[in-house]
Amino acid sequence: MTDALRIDGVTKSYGDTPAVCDLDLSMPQGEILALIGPSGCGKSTLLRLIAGLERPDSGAVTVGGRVVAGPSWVPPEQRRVGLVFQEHALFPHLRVGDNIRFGLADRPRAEQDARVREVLDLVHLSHVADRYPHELSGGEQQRVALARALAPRPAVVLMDEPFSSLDESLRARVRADTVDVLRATGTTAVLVTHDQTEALAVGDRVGVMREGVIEQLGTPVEVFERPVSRFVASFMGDADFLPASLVEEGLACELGLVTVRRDTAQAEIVLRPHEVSLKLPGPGVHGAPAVVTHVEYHGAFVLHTVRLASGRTVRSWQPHSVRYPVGTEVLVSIVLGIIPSVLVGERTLGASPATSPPTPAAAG
Ligand SMILES: Nc1ncnc2c1ncn2[C@@H]1O[C@H](COP(=O)(O)OP(=O)(O)OP(=O)(O)O)[C@@H](O)[C@H]1O
Repeated sequence: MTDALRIDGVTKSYGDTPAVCDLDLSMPQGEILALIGPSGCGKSTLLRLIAGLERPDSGAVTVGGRVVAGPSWVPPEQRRVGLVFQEHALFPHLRVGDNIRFGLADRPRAEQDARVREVLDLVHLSHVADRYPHELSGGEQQRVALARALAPRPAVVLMDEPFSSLDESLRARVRADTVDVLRATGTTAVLVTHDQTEALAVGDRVGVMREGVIEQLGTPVEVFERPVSRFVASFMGDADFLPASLVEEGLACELGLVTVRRDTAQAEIVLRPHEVSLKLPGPGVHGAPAVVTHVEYHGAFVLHTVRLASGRTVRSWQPHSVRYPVGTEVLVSIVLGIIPSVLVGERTLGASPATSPPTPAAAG
């Protein structure tokens, strides 16, 4: 089947500022891609190149099997690309129904009416067709913006921080509704977000961008659990790094043996807070000694920061019932069964499973 979207070697600079650098991407029909990266890494520029709001310096963009930029140029309104931006950008002087009808102007009136009804139904807003945008809540406006983008049956929908103007409680709900609609219609979508949880929750794949390139493109599990680099590891969630060195059995860090790999002498271990276990000292309890230095209550979980004998710190999520006061002496280990990523320099080796039993210090 033809890819819904292909980007081949696209480059775009603004004067001397490179925004997108020789980027390749292909998306099968129906995929939702979450695009995330630090401010200024080129996310919006990439969307604008796909939408036709910018011209690439080189490379090609293909939407629904048709080359729209590169060797040929197709203007934005003819690209079969739907846009949903942060500010919902509904026309304030048009009723909801007419806002949606706007992109259907070239269709017969009866077809317009039917399609407006259909997409309003899809987002469960048939009852607001005659209202003006200011008579809707933020969440409703967002759903109308989605309905408007979907109405002309685009090959790809581009969403730039579509939920960021909604407050947190509404956001999760509107996000889930939006994903339901995209899935129900088999729509291919690129969603730009600043929110790592959102990227992991929404994307079939997540693209982590940095300085105009996609540094890692993979499933949410891949980018979170097998980051390719220090940058991805620290950008996609909290991560601590502990030096590791070669011992007889493999690579060991201050918390014990982490892998039997022997292909590097010096490395760092990537540890996420849910991979770090804390126990109070007692008979049969093993681990590296540490002292609690910081405690943050997050509701369901409590984030503990502990200082190891070396002076390095690691963080650990504990269930909400566990709150060790600052100054508590604890024993720290890697949660049993966890195989942390191993960094050599800036890149990840990809740790292989330990084949020998973990040392006591590595037991959870
Ligand atoms: N119209 C423009 N003129 C000049 N430079 C621009 C223009 N638009 C973007 N840039 C620059 O291009 C780079 C990429 O910007 P872009 O807006 O694509 O990043 P972004 O990842 O979307 O950032 P943010 O998350 O802050 O929205 C940045 O260095 C930015 O300053």
